[in-house]
Amino acid sequence: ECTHPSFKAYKLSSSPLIIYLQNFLTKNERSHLKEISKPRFRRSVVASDEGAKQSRIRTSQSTDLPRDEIVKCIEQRAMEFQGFDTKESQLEPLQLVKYGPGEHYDYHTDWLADPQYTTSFNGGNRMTSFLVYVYVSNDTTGGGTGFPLVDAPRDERWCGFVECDEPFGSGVVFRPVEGNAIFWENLIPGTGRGDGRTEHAGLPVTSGEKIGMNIWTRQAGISDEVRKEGGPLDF
Ligand SMILES: O=C(O)CCC(=O)C(=O)O
Ligand SMILES: [Fe+2]
Repeated sequence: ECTHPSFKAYKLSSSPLIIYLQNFLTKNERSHLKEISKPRFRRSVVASDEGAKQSRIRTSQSTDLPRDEIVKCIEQRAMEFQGFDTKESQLEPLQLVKYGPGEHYDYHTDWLADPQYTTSFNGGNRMTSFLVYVYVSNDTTGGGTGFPLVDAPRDERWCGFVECDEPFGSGVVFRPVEGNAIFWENLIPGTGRGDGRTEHAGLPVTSGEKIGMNIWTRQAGISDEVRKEGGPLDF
């Protein structure tokens, strides 16, 4: 029942590892996610000393998802992409993020600097991220995903996926293309330390609507207690 689309993978950067995935979600999966998430969105939150809080840094709406068969199929795809040594228990609950006009997520890293969020109960830090474009309305402007510290690729075949009219040296801005995804490693290999070069932002949507999905994998399994409470984090 769970049949995977034949997505294509293009390496954009070796260090940090960034791989662009074309056609990672089917049309049917995209409309399903959009449908089941509709009544669930709430104002997004970010990490702070005192836990999750709303912030001008992140003005989108977020939600987790019920783990139905389609969601599990997407989880399985994200696991298999990372190879057989990454276990399902390392996966955080999938998270959707929705942006209307003017909404954005400022520059941040997905790895967490505060040790209270990277305990062994939480599975350590966030090892990998997928940012998947689930829905992008036809009238969307803005809403790219910017990695200012990553060198822009050169070949013009990238131009469907990244902005090619950015000034040289300003990093990479991925265009929001429905169904496609960015995969990257957050931690410096062999050290477990956060890689500052993975800093990125959800740039402001200037018109239209964008829905993204975060698929985050921890360094180790997330404890059942934490998972029972809905997973380690909602930011
Ligand atoms: O919406 C985007 O393009 C990026 C979102 C993001 O980086 C996040 O939610 O952690
Ligand atoms: Fe992020």
